Order: sequence, then C-alpha cells, then structure tokens
Amino acid sequence: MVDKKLSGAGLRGQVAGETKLCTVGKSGSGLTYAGYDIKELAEKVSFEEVAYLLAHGELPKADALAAYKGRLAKLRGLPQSLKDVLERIPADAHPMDVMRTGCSFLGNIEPEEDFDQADDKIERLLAAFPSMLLYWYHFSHNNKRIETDTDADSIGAHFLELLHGEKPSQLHTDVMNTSLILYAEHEFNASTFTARVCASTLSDIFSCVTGAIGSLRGPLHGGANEAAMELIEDMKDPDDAEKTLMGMLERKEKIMGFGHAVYREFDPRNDIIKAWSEKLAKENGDTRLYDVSVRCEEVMWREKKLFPNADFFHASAYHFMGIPTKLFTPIFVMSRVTGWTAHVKEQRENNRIIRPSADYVGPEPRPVPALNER
Ligand SMILES: CC(=O)SCCNC(=O)CCNC(=O)[C@H](O)C(C)(C)COP(=O)(O)OP(=O)(O)OC[C@H]1O[C@@H](n2cnc3c(N)ncnc32)[C@H](O)[C@@H]1OP(=O)(O)O
Ligand SMILES: O=C([O-])CC(=O)C(=O)O
Repeated sequence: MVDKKLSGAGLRGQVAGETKLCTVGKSGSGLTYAGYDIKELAEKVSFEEVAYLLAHGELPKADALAAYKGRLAKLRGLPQSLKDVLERIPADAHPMDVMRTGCSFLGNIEPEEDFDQADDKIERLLAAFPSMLLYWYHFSHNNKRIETDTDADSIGAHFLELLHGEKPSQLHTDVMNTSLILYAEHEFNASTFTARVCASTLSDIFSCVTGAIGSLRGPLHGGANEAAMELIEDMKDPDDAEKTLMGMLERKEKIMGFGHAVYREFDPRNDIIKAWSEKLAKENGDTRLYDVSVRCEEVMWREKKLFPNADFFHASAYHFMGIPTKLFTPIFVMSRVTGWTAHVKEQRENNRIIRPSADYVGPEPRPVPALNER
C-alpha cells in the first residue's frame, strides 16, 4: 500500500497514542487485528472469535469459545425497565439514537461500578445491542413486543432471526458473520477516539460507548452505509449511475461510501464485502443494485481516484438480506462495540488524560463593555 501524505486539519497523521489492537494501512492487505490479516480472519473465523480476540488479546481455544458464546447467549434478554424506555421512543426516531439511549440507560440499571467489571459489561453490551434495536423496531413499527431470547448460534444469526422472525439461511448467516468481522475494529477512527478520550477521564464503559455511538452516527463515518444506500437505490441501471455521479461530481458534492482518511488506494474490507454482495445479488435474481454499485466504483476511480470504503458495498449487501436501510449503522455498533471497548481497556491500562492544545485565533485581549455600550 502506498504511503498517503497525512497532514493538515483533523489531527490527520498525528500519533495520539499506542495500540496493540490494530494496524490500518501499514502492510500486507493494510488491515490487521492483533497481528491477524483481515482477509484471513474473514475467511477462517467467526465474529465471536474476533470479539474474543479483541477483548483478550488471543483467539480462543475451543472450550473458551464455547463458554464465551454460551455466556453471550444468556445475556440477550432485556430488563423490563429498559423495554419500558424503548417503548417510549417513537417510530420516526433514528435507530442510532435508540442505540445511544439504550446503551446509556443500561448504564443506569447495570452500572460498571469498578473497572474489574469491564469484561462482564462488554459481554452484556455485545449480547444486548441486537435485542435492544429489534425490540424497539418491532414495538414501534409493528406494535409487537418480541421475545429477545433466541437459540441462534451467533450474534449475526440472532440479529437476522429477531428482524425477520425466522431462522436465516446459511448464506445470510455467513454474510452477517463476515460483515461484523469487517466492522469490528479500526484503530483511532473518530468513534474509537471518542471512546478513548472518554476513557482517559476514568469514566465508566457505558459513557465511553454512548459517546462513541454519537460519533459513529454521522454520515462522514458509520452513517455512510445508509447514505450510500440512499444514493444507489434510485439508480435505474449502470448508465444512470454514471450520469448521476458525473452530475454530483460536477456540482462538487460528496459521494458517500467513497474515500478514506487513512487508506490511499483501496480499503481492504471492500473486496471482501463486494464479493458477498455479488453472491447475494445472484441469489436474489436481481442484480441491479450490485451492477450500479460496480459502475459507481469504476466512475469514482476514473474521475477522482477515489475508491469504495467499507461502507459502500455493505449498502447493497444489507439490502439484499432484507435489512431496512435505517438499521444499517446500528449493525456497525453491534460490531464496533468490540473495538471500542478493547480500546477503553487499553487506555485504562496506561492512562494519561487526553487533553491536546489549540492555536488561538480569536480576538486580542479587550475590556468587557457594559450592557448598554455593546
Ligand atoms: C467506515 C468508515 O467510517 S469509512 C468513511 C465513511 N465516510 C464516507 O464514506 C463519507 C465520504 N467520504 C469522505 O467524506 C471522506 O473521504 C472521509 C471523511 C472518509 C475522509 O476525509 P479526508 O481524510 O478529509 O479525505 P481526503 O483528505 O482523502 O480528501 C481529499 C479530497 O478528496 C475529496 N473527497 C474525499 N472523499 C470524497 C468523496 N466521498 N466524494 C467526493 N470527494 C471526496 C475531498 O473533498 C478532498 O478534496 P479537497 O482537497 O478539494 O477538499
Ligand atoms: O478509520 C476510519 O477513519 C474510519 C473507518 O474506516 C472505520 O472506522 O472503520
């Protein structure tokens, strides 16, 4: 991977701390979790193994994995007071706001009272996020109070089963597994940095994750998968896609799902999710969304040397699995909570409060005028 000139505003290229968790754009395919290449992880392991790796530094042995999955499965239920809160959130709320409120409320009723409870709280959040999201979704949209316990063997399958009310196919289970792996961790991205700043004040883990959800919500970060879907859904065919994009580029509009703050030539997660999107398109028997996405990729590279990031082909892949667009970014939360919380633990292990400085560009010192003189 070619080194990108990283400088300028947005703290770009500045080292803000150390991590053992992840490298972005350094070597090989450009993304590793605890030394493991993302491509190999996506091919060989489950999301739960990646979650364990991020929480504990090593991949689990078979018995540790079985115990971990067993614990997660038992933590899927929601307390009545949390269900009551979720029932008060209107159907037109953004589901990312539901995740943020759900996380924050759980921190009230099951608080982290001591840092040695961190692993238990991380497992609780990981297990409860899909339940929170879909309990709210079905109540607010279908007036239905769903049972959030399932016997699904994975978080991805649990999510799909709660969403659709039936067991997912193997293909859909595999796509969700890969998607959750791809989104799990990404060094000092904006939401993770938010979590680390919060952790550096020695705050509790629910506060760190609640803040991170707020940062992920924006369209320049996790919200781009939804924005990408809104872009491609109206494109009739590849030629229409090309025409739309050329117009947007001419008007200097941002194309969501393209570009990256660190990668320069490609995002290593793109090829992986793109391949799954193609498989899903074929299974669906309607490849329009996949075909227009491929044309968008070609046009953006030809015109601007911009490439799809992890979010772009996730849009079509999720759509093919019948996932409503507004639930796309919350799936990112269900996954990235593993990375965020691993960073919180890492920050706590070697902490100094994060407190940078600013260049002052305001007025020179001046006297305060009286109210009637302003
Ligand atoms: C999982 C994730 O969070 S991945 C990121 C998801 N976000 C998106 O997809 C939103 C669209 N993309 C973007 O806004 C940006 O590429 C970001 C926020 C991801 C990175 O921002 P930066 O690091 O500032 O981008 P970078 O320095 O590479 O930008 C270089 C130039 O390309 C332009 N550019 C970058 N991305 C895009 C895009 N998607 N569409 C159009 N132009 C773009 C920038 O405006 C900039 O032009 P300028 O120098 O004339 O201002
Ligand atoms: O690293 C970033 O800036 C954004 C990103 O791709 C991620 O968080 O997955």
